[in-house]
This record gives sequence, C-alpha cells and structure tokens, in this order.
Amino acid sequence: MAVYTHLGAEDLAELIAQYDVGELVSAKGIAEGVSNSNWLIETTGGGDGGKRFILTMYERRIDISELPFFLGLLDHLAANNCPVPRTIHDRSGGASREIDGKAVALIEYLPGVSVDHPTASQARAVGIALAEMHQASKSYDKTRANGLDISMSLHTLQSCGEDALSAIDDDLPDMIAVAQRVRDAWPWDLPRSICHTDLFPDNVLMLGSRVTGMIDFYFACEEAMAYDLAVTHAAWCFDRKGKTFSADIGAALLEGYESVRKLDDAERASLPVLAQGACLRFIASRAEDWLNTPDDALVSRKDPMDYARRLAFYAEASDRAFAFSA
Ligand SMILES: Nc1ncnc2c1ncn2[C@@H]1O[C@H](COP(=O)(O)OP(=O)(O)OP(=O)(O)O)[C@@H](O)[C@H]1O
Ligand SMILES: N[C@@H](CCO)C(=O)O
Repeated sequence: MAVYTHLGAEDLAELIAQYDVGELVSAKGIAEGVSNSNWLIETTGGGDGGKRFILTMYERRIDISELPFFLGLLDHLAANNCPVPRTIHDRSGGASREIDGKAVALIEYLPGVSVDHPTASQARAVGIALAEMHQASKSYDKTRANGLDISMSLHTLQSCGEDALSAIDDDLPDMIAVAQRVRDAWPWDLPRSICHTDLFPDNVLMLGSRVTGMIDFYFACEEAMAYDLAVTHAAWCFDRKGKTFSADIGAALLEGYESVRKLDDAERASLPVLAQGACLRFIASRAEDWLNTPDDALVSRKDPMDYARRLAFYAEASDRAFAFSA
C-alpha cells in the first residue's frame, strides 16, 4: 500500500497543467513503497518529451527542507549519464509544488522491473552503476550528513531498550553490544562522495542485465563510498532472510564496482566492519519501525533478524564474503 492521500481528478489535472507535459490522460496509484504516495501518471506529452511520469507526494520520513538536495541530486546524476530519473520542473522552474500543504514532485518514469533473485551479470551491472554514481556525485554542489550512521544505529538500539528488543527476538538485545564494538572499530576517514545508502533490489529497475533506473534517493548523503558498496553487498548477496550467502553474486558485484572505481587497501580492509555497520543500520531502523507499527497496520513489518543473520556471516566469514580475485 502506498497511496495515503486521495487526489481527485480535478486536483490532478490542475497540478499537471502546471508542467509542460501535455494534458492528464490517467493516474494510477502505485501499491509498492511505504513512505510516500506514488502515482503513475500518463499525459498526452509535451515539451519535456515523455508521456509517463511518477508523481510522488512526500508523506513522512522526509524533511521537506531537504527536498532541494534530493531532487537536485536526481537532476545532477541524470545529467551525468547515470540511470537516475530526472525531476520534471514546472513552468516557473520549480522542482516541487504543494497540494493541501503537502509537497509533491513529478519525476521522470524509467522502464524496468526490480528483480527478486539477481543473477551474477545483474549484480555486476549494479556494481558498475553504483561506482559510476559515486564518481558522478563527487561534482554535486550540495551535501547532506548521514542521519543513520553507526553512532545513530547504536543510539536507536539503546533507545528501543533491551526489553522491547527481546520482545521482537531473544537475540536482538545482543545487537547493542555488537553496535558498540563496530562503532569503536569504525574507519571514519575513507574516501567519500554522495552515496545512495539504500540500494536494495527494490530500488533498482532492470531490463535483463541492464540497470535502467536507480530510484528512491531519500537516504542519500555524504558517506564513505565503500560503505555504500557494503550496503549494496548486504542487500543483494543473500536470500531475503539472510540465511544463504551467494558467493558468485558477491564476487560479480565487487568486480563490476572495481571495473569502474578501484578500492584502495584501506577500503578493502574495512569492508567486513562496514558491512556489519550496514547490517546494524537496517537492524536498528527495522526494530524501531517494528515497535512503532501497530500489529493491525496495513504496512507489513520488516524483520530485523534478516540483517542480524547477515551480520553474523560478515563477522564470522569475512574472507568468504569479500574474496577478491587479485
Ligand atoms: N522513476 C521511476 N520510474 C518508474 N517507476 C518508479 C519510479 N519511481 C518509483 N517507481 C515505482 O514506484 C514504486 C514505489 O517507489 P518508491 O520505492 O520510491 O516508494 P517510496 O514509498 O517512496 O519508498 P520506500 O518504500 O522505499 O520507502 C517503486 O517500487 C517503482 O515500482
Ligand atoms: N531498505 C530498507 C528500508 C528503508 O530504510 C529495509 O529494507 O529495511
């Protein structure tokens, strides 16, 4: 479910008339996603070329004052040949507008589907797209701090508290001590750029082995590029529950990334701790969401233990997780 707000036909037609995209033909609510309301918009087409667009209404999670950073980043990456949807600007040049006090943006529609079971060649393509994005975002002139870094993951777990964590799973309270250990070992001085930090399979659109779209940049921030690679590794190289690691997917992802941007020695050596930090980021946010989502809510909860299993693998088998060929 992800249409939280009803927009009537007249509201939509009036909104679309503010853009040089032709007239509204249809608007369909998109079921995927949990944070924002999204519609697939079709128009008769206009000066901006396309006839299909994504209309996003920002419902929660995003601080509206940060929209210029996120929407400007889409435009910067698209202009630098990354497969990222550009923002459609309205007739007065605005990247976002307001309806009933809520911010909305019209985004280029990109073809492709999200894969559930990636192949090695798809993982390689994602590695290439991620590295090219890191290179392109170095010249972006805006920045944003990571609000979900390892210190915040530790803080979030501590704030949930051992009792509440143990109500989700008996093993979850142990994550507080693990987060302390990982924070103490954190490499703070690795090469940085603007990173996606949430490049899960559901945020990548693909046609065959081609990446046609990287979407949902609403966690993008300045971070260590190797951390972004570690997040992507954790999200792509395991089954959903985190029980089985696919060495061929991991190797293909790293090889694709390094075909564009070679990791330095410090980045390579840091990958095991970065990957554990990546897991803790999702353990913490999932645990917090779990505790804040009522049992009867329409949105389904994501299990923090899926990432606790990945974390255990990175802690115990980092040689297997990050086996470089040279
Ligand atoms: N630019 C785009 N081109 C094509 N489809 C898109 C585009 N942006 C979003 N979508 C579709 O809309 C769905 C929901 O988008 P998204 O994942 O960004 O939702 P969200 O609620 O903002 O994010 P999340 O659920 O990750 O918090 C995606 O799964 C995808 O199918
Ligand atoms: N990709 C995240 C949701 C966004 O924080 C998860 O699966 O937990």
